[in-house]
Amino acid sequence: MASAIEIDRLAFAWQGDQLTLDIPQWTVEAGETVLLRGPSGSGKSTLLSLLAGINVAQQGTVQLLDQSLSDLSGRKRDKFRADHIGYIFQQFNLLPYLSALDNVLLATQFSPKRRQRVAASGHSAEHLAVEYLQRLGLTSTQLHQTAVHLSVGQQQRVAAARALLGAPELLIADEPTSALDSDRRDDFIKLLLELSEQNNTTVLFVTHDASLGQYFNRHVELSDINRASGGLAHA
Ligand SMILES: Nc1ncnc2c1ncn2[C@@H]1O[C@H](COP(=O)(O)OP(=O)(O)OP(=O)(O)O)[C@@H](O)[C@H]1O
Repeated sequence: MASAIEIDRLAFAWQGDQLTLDIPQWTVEAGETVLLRGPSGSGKSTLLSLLAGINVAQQGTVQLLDQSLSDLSGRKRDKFRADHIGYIFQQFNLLPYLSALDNVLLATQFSPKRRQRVAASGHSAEHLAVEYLQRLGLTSTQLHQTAVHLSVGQQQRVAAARALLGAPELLIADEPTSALDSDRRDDFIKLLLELSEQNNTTVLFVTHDASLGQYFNRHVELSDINRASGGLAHA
């Protein structure tokens, strides 16, 4: 099977010549679940922004599912992201005045590929969105509540359901559990991994909490793959 992520001689600086990332080589195989850990400021979100094609490295290549992101125009990278990557942002990025359900359905509105995969499942997007939200613990009433009226934990579940709808090949989660207590956090991660496995989705989960490593196939320290020395001392 193709690699989900393949990084080769990547260098990235936000400004000047102070590198935030200098990664000679890194691969995530399709189907793996990987926890990527590093202290605050070490460059985790920066790396995710390169993987998602939001920013582009000054040097080297980032290949996702055999596609080199720097070969695509900005618009094509946006389309590639919508089709192939489910992204749970630190702040969830929900539209505040849409309901939980409508926020989840946005995932298919911007991606014909995701609509096709939903259609191939034999269910409607709405049916799957409701199923995911309910499995993640939202009540029927909460499905129709606007995002602005949901708790942080509920918003996180909506963001997870949105990222997974339409079975993207890769799920990227940027520290989505920092607002939760440890029991709820562990339950959430187990569910996220269960839903990802059902969809054959590769998972890259970023955190500064090493205790979550037990749930993943592989635990990677950013400092082991990144030669740039940004960030604070290890937390
Ligand atoms: N948009 C930006 N413009 C300029 N510098 C930035 C930008 N985003 C991040 N940086 C810098 O890049 C470095 C890495 O930041 P990044 O957010 O990637 O770290 P992180 O490991 O995700 O941290 P945290 O765990 O706190 O989210 C920091 O020094 C930060 O100041």
